[in-house]
Amino acid sequence: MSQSDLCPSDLAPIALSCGEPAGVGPELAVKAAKLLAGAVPFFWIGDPRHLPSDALFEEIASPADALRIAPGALPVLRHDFAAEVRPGTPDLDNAQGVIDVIRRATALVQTGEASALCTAPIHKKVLKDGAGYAFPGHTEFLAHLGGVERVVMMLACTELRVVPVTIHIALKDVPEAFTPELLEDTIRITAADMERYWGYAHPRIAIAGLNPHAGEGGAMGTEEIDWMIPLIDRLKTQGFDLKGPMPPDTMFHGRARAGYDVALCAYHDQALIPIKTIDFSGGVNVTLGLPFIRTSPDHGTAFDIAGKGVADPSSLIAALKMAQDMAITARKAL
Ligand SMILES: NC(=O)C1=CN([C@@H]2O[C@H](COP(=O)(O)OP(=O)(O)OC[C@H]3O[C@@H](n4cnc5c(N)ncnc54)[C@H](O)[C@@H]3O)[C@@H](O)[C@H]2O)C=CC1
Ligand SMILES: NCC(=O)COP(=O)(O)O
Repeated sequence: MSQSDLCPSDLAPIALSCGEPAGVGPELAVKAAKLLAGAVPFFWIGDPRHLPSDALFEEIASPADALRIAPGALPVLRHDFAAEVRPGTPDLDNAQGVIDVIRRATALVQTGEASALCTAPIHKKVLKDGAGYAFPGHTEFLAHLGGVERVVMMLACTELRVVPVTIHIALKDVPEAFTPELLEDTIRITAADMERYWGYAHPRIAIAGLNPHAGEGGAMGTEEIDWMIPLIDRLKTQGFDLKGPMPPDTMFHGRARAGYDVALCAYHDQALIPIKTIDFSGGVNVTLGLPFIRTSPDHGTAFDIAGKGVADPSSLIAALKMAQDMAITARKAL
C-alpha cells in the first residue's frame, strides 16, 4: 500500500475524552457515533453511567477494538468516576475523574494506540474548585503532558482560521503578555503546523493590531509602531508570508478573509468572536505545536441544555473529522 492510499481504517482510532460529564459531552459522543457510523473510528473514555439511558454503546478492552465496534455503536473504554451525574448540575466529586481521563487519553495517543486526541468540553472552574486544576484549559495542560513549553490555540471552520496569541487571561493583562517573543513563536509554530497538517508550504498569515485601527499611526496606541511592524518586517525577510498589523475590525469580512489562510489575533475575543459568529456549529479548536494531534469542538459544556437531547453534534463531528484528516496528512508526509 502506498501512503497516498491511506484510509481511516489504516489509522488507530481517535481517543475522545468525556469532558465534564454534567455537560453535553456524553450525549454528543453518542450522537456523533451514530451519525458517523464508523466513518471516523473513535472511542469514548468515560464512565458508562454518565451516558444517556438509551445510548447505544459497547465497552471495549483496548482501543484497537473500536475499529470493529464503531460502525454499530459507541465504543467505550471504561473509566470509573466517583459519582453519578445529573445533567446540567456538575458534581465537584467528579472533577478529578475528568482530569484523569484527559491524562489517560493523552497517554494512549503518545503510545500510538490512538491516532489523535479529541476532547469534549471541560468546565474550568469546576475542575479548579473540585480538584485544584492548575491550568486555564486543556491547551496548557496538554502542553505540560506533551513536554513542550509553547503551544498555539487555533480555531478553524471552512471559512476562517484564527489564532488568539494570548489565550485565557484577563483583558487588563493582555498588553503585558502580548510580547514580540510570544508573537514570533506563535508565527513559527502556526506556519510549521499549517504545512505539517494542511499542506501549506507558505501559509498567508494575517496579524491583527492590538489597538483600534491598528494604532492609527500611533494615535491610538504604539505597540504596532514600537515592535509589531519591525518584527513582521524581520520575519518577512526570513520567508514568512505576513500581512499586518491589520485593523482588527475590518479584517474578517468576506473579501478580507480571502487574502489570508490564518489570522493571528492579540487576544481571545478578537479571534473567537468572528469565528463563533461565522460558524458556531462547525468550528473546531485545534492545538498546534504539540507532539501529537488534538482537536475539540469550539463550544463549551452548555449546562443550560445538557440532558435535554437538543445539543448539536456538528462541531464535535467536525473536530473528529479534522483530527482524522490531520493524522492522514501527517502520515503521508512521513
Ligand atoms: N474545549 C473546551 O473545553 C471548552 C470549554 N468551555 C467551557 O465551557 C463552559 C461554559 O461556557 P459558555 O461560555 O457558557 O459556552 P457554551 O459553549 O457552553 O454555551 C454557550 C451557548 O451555546 C449553546 N451551545 C453550546 N454548545 C452547543 C451545542 N453543541 N448545541 C447547541 N447549543 C450549544 C449553549 O446552550 C449556550 O446557550 C465554561 O467553563 C468554558 O470555559 C468553553 C469553550 C470550549
Ligand atoms: N475559548 C476556548 C476554550 O475555552 C477552549 O480551551 P481549551 O480547553 O481548548 O484550552
